[in-house]
Amino acid sequence: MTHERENIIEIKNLTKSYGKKRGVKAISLSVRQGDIFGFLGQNGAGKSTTIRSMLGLLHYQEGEIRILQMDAVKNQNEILRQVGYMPSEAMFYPSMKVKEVISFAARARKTDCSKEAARLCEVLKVDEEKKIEELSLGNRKKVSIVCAMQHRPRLLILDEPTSGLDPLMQEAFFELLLEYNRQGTTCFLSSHVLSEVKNYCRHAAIIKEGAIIRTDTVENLSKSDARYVKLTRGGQKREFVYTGKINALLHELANMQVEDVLIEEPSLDEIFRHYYEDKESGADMQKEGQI
Ligand SMILES: Nc1ncnc2c1ncn2[C@@H]1O[C@H](COP(=O)(O)OP(=O)(O)OP(=O)(O)O)[C@@H](O)[C@H]1O
Repeated sequence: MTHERENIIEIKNLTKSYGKKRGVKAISLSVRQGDIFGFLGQNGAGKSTTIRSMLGLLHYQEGEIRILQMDAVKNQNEILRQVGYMPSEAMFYPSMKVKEVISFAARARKTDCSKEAARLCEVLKVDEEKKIEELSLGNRKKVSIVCAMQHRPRLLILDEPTSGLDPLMQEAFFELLLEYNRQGTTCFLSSHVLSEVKNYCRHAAIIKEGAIIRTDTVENLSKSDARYVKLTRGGQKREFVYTGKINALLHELANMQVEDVLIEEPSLDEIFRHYYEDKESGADMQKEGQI
């Protein structure tokens, strides 16, 4: 008998607007136990709105959200106790010491996490004796990571965890994330940085203007029928992504005076840009008969 891995996150038809302003509309997604799931979107796409709804921190108009098999609204306290959550902006009382903030967060979980907290502070080079107001934005983010991870949660929900961290700290953060994941923690992280989703996530959803436009494995998202074409014609070099039938492309090229041509698979960056491209302004996207 095969055991289907359970859904640790289940969102059905989430709609949240801020008065007349769009937040998110009819968002549905699910995340399986043990996954590292990337939630990818540009600024203002609706990532934080979705995440804050998942944790019952926002009142949403429509939809149903289940986290760890619990209802996000009815069981908010229990969910917040079990989940490791890192908000996009690390807000703490400025006059508190780092160690006070960390132990305050641990007490809210009713767990002694002092050993793990000390290890995390060492790995992330967090000075526990400093006051929050003395810390840079990046160092405040690191405190926020310790608060989210110290109780070794079953589920980590991280809103743009790496923004503001230097590259070495980003690497240290992802090493910790992978380590927890190997021990069974499911990870959900939002990002507008494609490379980190590509490098560390197994599944991803792309959100644009409040709606999910694709959800798939990162491997499948990277596959595309589109081709990246580099062309030299009349001494002029051109590069574009071609989205038509490959036979039609070859036919068009055969009828041209072409000095050189290279046709290859586009990178995930180019595919991502393609999803975000305004169709009318897609100057470097070419279809059949347009070369
Ligand atoms: N409190 C609010 N009042 C009014 N509109 C809001 C509020 N919070 C978010 N919005 C709007 O909802 C939309 C989604 O915002 P959200 O913060 O969820 O995006 P995001 O993907 O997290 O962006 P970023 O990467 O910039 O953090 C945006 O158009 C934003 O202006």
